[in-house]
Amino acid sequence: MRKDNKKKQYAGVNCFPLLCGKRNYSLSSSESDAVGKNAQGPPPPDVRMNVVHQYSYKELESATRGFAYHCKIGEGGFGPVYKGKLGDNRSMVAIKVLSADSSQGEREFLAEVSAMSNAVHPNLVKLSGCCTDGTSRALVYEYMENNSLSQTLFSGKFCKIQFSWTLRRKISLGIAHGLTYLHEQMKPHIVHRDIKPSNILLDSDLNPKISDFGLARLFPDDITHISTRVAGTLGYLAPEYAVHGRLTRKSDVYSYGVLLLETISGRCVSNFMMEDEEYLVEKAWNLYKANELLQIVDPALQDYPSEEVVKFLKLALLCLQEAPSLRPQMSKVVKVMCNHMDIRDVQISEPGLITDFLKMKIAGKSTPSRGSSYMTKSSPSLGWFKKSSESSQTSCKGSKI
Ligand SMILES: Nc1ncnc2c1ncn2[C@@H]1O[C@H](COP(=O)(O)OP(=O)(O)OP(=O)(O)O)[C@@H](O)[C@H]1O
Repeated sequence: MRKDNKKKQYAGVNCFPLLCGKRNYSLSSSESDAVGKNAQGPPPPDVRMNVVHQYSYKELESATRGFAYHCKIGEGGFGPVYKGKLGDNRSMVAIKVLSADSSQGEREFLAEVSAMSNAVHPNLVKLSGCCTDGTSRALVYEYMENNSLSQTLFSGKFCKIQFSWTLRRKISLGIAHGLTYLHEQMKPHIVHRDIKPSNILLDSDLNPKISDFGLARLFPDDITHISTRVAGTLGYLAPEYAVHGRLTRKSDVYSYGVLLLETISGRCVSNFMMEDEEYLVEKAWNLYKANELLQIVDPALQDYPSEEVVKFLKLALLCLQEAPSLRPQMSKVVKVMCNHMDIRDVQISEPGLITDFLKMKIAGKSTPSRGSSYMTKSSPSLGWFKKSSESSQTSCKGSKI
């Protein structure tokens, strides 16, 4: 962690004040993001002062025994993540340190702090504070004992968690609740932009919590879409967003559809790049047409209510439909899961697929060995992006663009 002795002075000494609303609006639609045609009117009026607890560099240093290697629990695009004990009650926290060579920067740091400081929900990981000491930047989160969904669900026999149908149902429903809160209950609404298994953390009771708000965008009520630089993780991006940069809440719904398929099948969407396998979304669609949807269910799942599992799989396909307007809102997903809405007679149209992504399957077969990388040309808005083959098969992190 970088250390600069010149400590910035913030109002409130130990707190980090953030102007939400207006300030957030400018974050979500800054110079690089052209607000969509349907965007009208001024920034949202609710300008609120948010206060996030600020930790000093020294506090974080002592909590992690000097950022010791044995305290490191992970590494993401933001930088390394450490486990530590903080505060008077020495509660366990996860400290995400912004590294100097991070692919994310000050903008993502602020996006994460401002999005998270406002959001309080049982299915969102809680931000305990941050550090803006000199040039050091860090985010402090409540610690999640059971790691991420990617590091548990996809780790096969190495995983001590028994992913029964009841647990998979609880996880799917919990994430749907968290997204409903972000999309429909928060003002301005939040589009997460990076819903995937490594961003779903599990607490001690295996409750799912959405994390990693570095790419989050805020949507005032009168804005239907934002045209923005494409960022996210390959395999989870809705086609209209990946190809045209057109971002709406339905982009998250698409990513959720992929995640739901993964949760039920126990397979990572990017597996097909390494193995001789059909693309998960395509496979689900083909099985649906053949009336054989249950064939996609994780073989490790022996005992399950087939009618409910088919309903969840159909729901995933509804979320994956090519036309964003046909994808359900997240509150509808919750209603269907809780039997408050019936989808038995609902027509499901073909899923949206990024054709260039599928072509990569062919390129991927002859190209990468572990640790190497290759470049592929996708849509104009995606441009040239680096596809690293380092995306581990056990953790299924995918490739961030
Ligand atoms: N609050 C937390 N509690 C426990 N472990 C965490 C917590 N936050 C992150 N981690 C661990 O750190 C790892 C890295 O997390 P991070 O969110 O920085 O990146 P990522 O989502 O894995 O990857 P990327 O940044 O490329 O999307 C996670 O996979 C998880 O194992």
